[in-house]
Amino acid sequence: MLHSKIQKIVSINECVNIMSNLNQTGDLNANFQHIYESLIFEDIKTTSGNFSPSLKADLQRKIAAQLYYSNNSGEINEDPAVSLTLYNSYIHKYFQLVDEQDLTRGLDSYSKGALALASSFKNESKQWSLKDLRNTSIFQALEDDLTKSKEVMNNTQDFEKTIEFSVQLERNKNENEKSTKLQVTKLKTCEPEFKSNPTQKPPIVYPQVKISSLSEIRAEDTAEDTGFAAKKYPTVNPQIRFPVKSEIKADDTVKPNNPFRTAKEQLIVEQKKKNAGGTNIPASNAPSYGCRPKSLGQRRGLNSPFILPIKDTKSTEGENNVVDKKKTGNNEEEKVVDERLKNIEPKMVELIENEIMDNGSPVNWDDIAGLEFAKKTIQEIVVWPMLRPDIFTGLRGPPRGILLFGPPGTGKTLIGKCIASQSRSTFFSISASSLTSKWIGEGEKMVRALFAVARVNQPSVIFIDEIDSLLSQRSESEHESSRRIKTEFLVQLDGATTSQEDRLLVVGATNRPQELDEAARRRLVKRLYIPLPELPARKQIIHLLMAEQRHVLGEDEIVDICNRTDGYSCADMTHLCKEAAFGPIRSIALGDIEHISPDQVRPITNEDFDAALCQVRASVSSQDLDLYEDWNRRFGSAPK
Ligand SMILES: Nc1ncnc2c1ncn2[C@@H]1O[C@H](COP(=O)(O)OP(=O)(O)OP(=O)(O)O)[C@@H](O)[C@H]1O
Ligand SMILES: [Mg+2]
Repeated sequence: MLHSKIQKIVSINECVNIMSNLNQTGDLNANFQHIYESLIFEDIKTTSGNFSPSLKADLQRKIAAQLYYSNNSGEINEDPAVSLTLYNSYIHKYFQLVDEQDLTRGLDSYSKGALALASSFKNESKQWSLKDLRNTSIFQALEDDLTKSKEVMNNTQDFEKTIEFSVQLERNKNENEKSTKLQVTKLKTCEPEFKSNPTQKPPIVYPQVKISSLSEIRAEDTAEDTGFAAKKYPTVNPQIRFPVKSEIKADDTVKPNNPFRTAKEQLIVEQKKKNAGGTNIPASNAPSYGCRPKSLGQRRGLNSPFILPIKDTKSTEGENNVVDKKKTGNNEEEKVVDERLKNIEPKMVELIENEIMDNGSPVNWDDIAGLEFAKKTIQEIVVWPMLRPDIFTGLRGPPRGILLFGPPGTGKTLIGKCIASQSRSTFFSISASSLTSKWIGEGEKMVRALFAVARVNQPSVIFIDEIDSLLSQRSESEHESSRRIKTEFLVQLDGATTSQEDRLLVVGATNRPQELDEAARRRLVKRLYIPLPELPARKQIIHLLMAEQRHVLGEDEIVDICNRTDGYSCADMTHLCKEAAFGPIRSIALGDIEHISPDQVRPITNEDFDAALCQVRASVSSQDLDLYEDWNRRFGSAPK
């Protein structure tokens, strides 16, 4: 009667049937009585449909865990086969919920929640072991549960309550049918009460979790291997060892018309579906990571020899080169990899090679007005050593780093362009953003790649404009990735990884020298002040720019303009000349501009400069200038 009643109320499944039968025959001991209680209780909840799939899965898992625990700790005194059936039934239900694809009914084994336990190992191809899982927070939480549960069980008072509770049930069992029926009804309301003491609450029983039963343990793992089960449960009977998840074969669990699939099976099905749809690219046809685009060859630097699109392996096959031969079908593909680039990602090498400056109009030293000292020093450091490396050795060895600093618009970048076209070296023009933004979080690898590629293509000049943004002072608050970039840069700059023979020069330019990290400052040995242009330099700029234009400016007028432009930077001077050059255009009537020939445009006059001077002002303030001069006095390489 009890059996049929329970079935009617909660549509109970096979395992609860077995449990109720055991209960009737008095074969359940005290703790198992409690499990039985919770089984019915949980079953009511799970079948009622009011609970989320994750909660249901959690409950199933807890029940299975409790069964496993009770069985292993010798608390069940009935036939082990019965426990095994129960355990299997619950673990099956649990996996069913986890693997269910319909998200309204199950968790879907690919969902975040289901994979939470393994999430920290998702990138590891090796089989997960219990040892790995122990470190996860979920595992620790479960272990805490187990400890609490043990504490409750060891607490005599609580334990007695549990027994009292069980006794109560025993008595019910021997009483008439009505009493038993009443008890089941009360369980349904989730508030079991006790006839003897209605105010007494049932003891708190935490889920008793035996972790090893639910974790992914390799089939060959024994209790001794994991050291867990054997230590805590010395009474484990090897005859009734429950199968762990990895041991449950698909054939054992999948019955015909049963929608249940294990995660592995599900994955295979998904894979097959994808293949059938033709959406996936076969691995052999997939574009390989870091493969390079075809090139028609290039020229690095103005005077450097043309580089063939396919490397001549006979001439380049030196001791540094490793020839990597790959057979692809009938074509034999030869790939030459420099040993120094072996550990660098090909994609990064490609990106860096794209930064090699080999275009733009060439700049001559004569195009740079003034700055005689800086120009001479750079020629000494950059150009001559590149031309005669045999003379510039030892003490005469060129410095590895130079810094060009000064107010904005004074020609620092222009000097960089001039070095690019005048020195016969591979010129890398790198901005801080190209080192950081393209490979977020991989900046230091980019720095390493940069120096490696530069070393391979030496003699090389690495020009870093606005170097302050890359090597600003390190602070506590800065981001970890930018700190790593800086450190890597400093290491590379220091030459710790470069040999004395390497012909590698780093040229940094900044208009904020005071923001540079002191370690970077030390490594940029030559610090050249690029000041505002003096009168002769300003004159030179006007001459340079006016040379291409028709003008009627006399020498006195040019000097007069120069006198009136004290404090102007070279960029301001260029701007001024451009503004003045627009004077003749502005004087043309609006309707004539379409038809007028270039010869009919009047020449630039002094009045145009007068008008332009009203428009263009000096962009550098005297306070800023004081800062540069002060920094130059303290750290600059210019003669005092
Ligand atoms: N010494 C110079 N001789 C001739 N023209 C110059 C000189 N310096 C600068 N100019 C002109 O000013 C423009 C800007 O100069 P440049 O970009 O080199 O300045 P910068 O010092 O790098 O400034 P910033 O610190 O703002 O980057 C150049 O394109 C050029 O036309
Ligand atoms: Mg610049």
